Amino acid sequence: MQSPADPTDRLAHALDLVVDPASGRGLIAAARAAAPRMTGTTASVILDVTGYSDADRTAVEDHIRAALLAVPGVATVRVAMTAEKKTRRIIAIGSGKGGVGKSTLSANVAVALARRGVKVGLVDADIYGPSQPQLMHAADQKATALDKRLNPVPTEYGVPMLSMGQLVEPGRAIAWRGPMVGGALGQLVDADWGDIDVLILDLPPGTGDVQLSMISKHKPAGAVIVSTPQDLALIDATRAIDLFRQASVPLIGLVENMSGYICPHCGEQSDPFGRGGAEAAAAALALPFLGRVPLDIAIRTASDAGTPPAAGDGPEAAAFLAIADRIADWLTQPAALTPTI
Ligand SMILES: Nc1ncnc2c1ncn2[C@@H]1O[C@H](COP(=O)(O)OP(=O)(O)OP(=O)(O)O)[C@@H](O)[C@H]1O
Repeated sequence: MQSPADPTDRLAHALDLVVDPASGRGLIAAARAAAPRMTGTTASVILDVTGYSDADRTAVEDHIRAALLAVPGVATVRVAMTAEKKTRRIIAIGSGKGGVGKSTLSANVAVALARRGVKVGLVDADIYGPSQPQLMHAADQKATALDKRLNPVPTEYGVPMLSMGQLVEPGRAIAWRGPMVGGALGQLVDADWGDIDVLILDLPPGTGDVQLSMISKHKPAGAVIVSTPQDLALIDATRAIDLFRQASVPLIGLVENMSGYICPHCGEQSDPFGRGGAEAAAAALALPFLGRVPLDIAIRTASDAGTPPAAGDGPEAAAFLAIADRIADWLTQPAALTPTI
């Protein structure tokens, strides 16, 4: 095709030969490039980089420079970038104590939200005992960085993730002090998450200073508390609820994990940790009850194998999918619309 005579049209023509990685169309056709202008021998253009990853942004800018420098009469190129502020929301998943299934719930809620079409990422903030790489079958993948910004690791479940487990050698003890932990978490949260809308943050267990400073600094849009049904665990869960209330983080609700044991041999249900305790506690604390997950050996074995039950169609998936539905509904409510990162 012949190049247009008008210098502005020539620039537009050259820009439309550069492909927008988001839509696969030319930059002008995709409405990414606007106001191409020639001032003397300088070509300038405004580029909308909303939703681009850092790598895409750099690549497109390089292509624009090359394309415009090839236009006769152009000696220098100026690219002004604009982007809509991304309203990415963090949902923190916490528990008053360890071992109640917080990491299992975080992984499965993230996978279930992705199945619903939510653009979701997962951050393993359990700096001292990261388990998400194993749960998400990404233990052998290391995180990379571009310009000192981390790139999330893709997973086969459509949920990009970052965990300290992907930054340090497996099995190496992480003996960090508080400020270093805060810095590390900041790098995970402020990574190049591209067009991700929701970040699920798997918090470390407990309600100490580390958790409080994480929550204050990263301002989750909402929090989910996990507890097992017995009284002692519920007392700890109440502490976690207080922690979020102190930090003015809206509580999405309470999940009861390990409620009702289904015997793999006879199918009979029993309640080793009791049942219904978390639902009653949620009612007493005026919190929504988001659902219960049974104590099921299939959940443990699938989790250990790096195949989150929520990714499958077995009966174990149903509980997680139902809880994710409640969280997705919450995300559409006005209380969920602030704050953002
Ligand atoms: N509903 C369940 N049924 C069977 N096993 C479960 C269930 N939930 C969690 N588990 C198992 O319990 C163990 C602890 O779960 P998980 O690591 O998710 O807890 P956590 O609260 O994140 O613990 P930590 O304090 O170590 O971070 C894991 O082996 C997990 O597979």
